[in-house]
Amino acid sequence: MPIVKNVSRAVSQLLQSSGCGCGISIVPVRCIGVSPRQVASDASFHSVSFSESDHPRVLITGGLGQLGVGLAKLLRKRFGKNNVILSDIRKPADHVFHSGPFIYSDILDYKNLREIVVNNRITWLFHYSALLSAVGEANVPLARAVNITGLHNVLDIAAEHNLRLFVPSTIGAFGPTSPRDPTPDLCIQRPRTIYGVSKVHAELMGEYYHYRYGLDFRCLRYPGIISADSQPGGGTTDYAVQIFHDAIKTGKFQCNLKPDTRLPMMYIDDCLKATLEVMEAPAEALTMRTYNISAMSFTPEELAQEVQKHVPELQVTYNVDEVRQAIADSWPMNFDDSNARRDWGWKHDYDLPELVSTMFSFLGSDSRIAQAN
Ligand SMILES: NC(=O)C1=CN([C@@H]2O[C@H](COP(=O)(O)OP(=O)(O)OC[C@H]3O[C@@H](n4cnc5c(N)ncnc54)[C@H](O)[C@@H]3O)[C@@H](O)[C@H]2O)C=CC1
Ligand SMILES: CC(=O)[C@H](N)C(=O)O
Repeated sequence: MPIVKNVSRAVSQLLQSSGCGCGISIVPVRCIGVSPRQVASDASFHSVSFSESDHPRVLITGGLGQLGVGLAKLLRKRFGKNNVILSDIRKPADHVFHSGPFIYSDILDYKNLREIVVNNRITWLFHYSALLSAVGEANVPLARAVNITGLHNVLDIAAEHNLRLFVPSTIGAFGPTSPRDPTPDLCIQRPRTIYGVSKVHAELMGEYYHYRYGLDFRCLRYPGIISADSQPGGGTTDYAVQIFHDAIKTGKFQCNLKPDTRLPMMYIDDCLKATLEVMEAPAEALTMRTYNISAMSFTPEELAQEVQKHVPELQVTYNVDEVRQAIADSWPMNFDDSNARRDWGWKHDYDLPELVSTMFSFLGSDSRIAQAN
């Protein structure tokens, strides 16, 4: 990145010579209640960095959604229970509350978020808070606030306190003018949802903070994630989780996407494994800061056929939700993740048959059949 480095150096020299009162640091620091601005910062104020401690001290925002509890479990196994703090604005279930540190944190409350980072000497932040694609379209002002203003808060705090920051992006960061089969890392991104727009913004802002302020920003574009023990939060790919629950409970599933709608999908264990791997990858291995990751792609019809191998009596009908269908029709069908595979050795473990059998072994496919007999 010689051009970018030269630009950063030039901006740095300009700030130093302009007498603008910015001091020598170009780390963005906010005064509470005042607009973001450039002020001097003293590196000795920063939290202990990862290299100075045995383990990172981790904060997960929006941690009570589909992915956060599983991520906390994985990270606690690796870094110790008390080094990983889950946070959200919702009340945690008893088993989550008792499984490790939990704290209330609204990412729109900048001061509170900053206090949490400082008081707990956080070094790694996983920013999971978001409104997903379908719920985002139902409440655009809230999605804009949480997904964009919330990200700004997180970026400033991460840059100020020298954090390693992970922000997930999504297949939803692409749109109808992107190549869809396959979709490479670098191509046209003109999504048509507030969710997608906010995620492209997150990718660009994170990369900008990386080149401009040296923020250690890392980002993966997740496919639709499928999990057994956590519910999806209102996305377009949610059908691929619901089908398992309905197959077991009622033997009937009504799909809200057309049978031939092909989307990239991934089992949660692969998603969380990739997240930890990219965070642990040496900086010099990362030729980019935002990577596609991929495992499989399927249509509702193909998923239903695989599910019927376990629950042969499953009946599937289609009642298309126009909003979700329009979103799905603008998203990638297949994801090209060759850069992730080359740079930091990404490799998925679950294809469709393993995904389906693993879901049923978690959910207990025999229970419905046993009840019926
Ligand atoms: N689950 C999936 O299929 C995919 C998820 N992702 C991304 O991964 C991340 C996590 O996804 P999920 O767990 O599925 O999302 P989710 O919708 O299940 O959970 C999001 C969480 O954010 C919290 N939240 C909302 N407003 C908040 C606020 N003001 N302050 C703090 N927390 C707030 C919610 O209470 C919720 O627990 C998101 O950024 C999402 O965009 C990306 C692609 C696919
Ligand atoms: C793929 C995603 O980002 C999410 N599951 C959604 O459908 O909105």
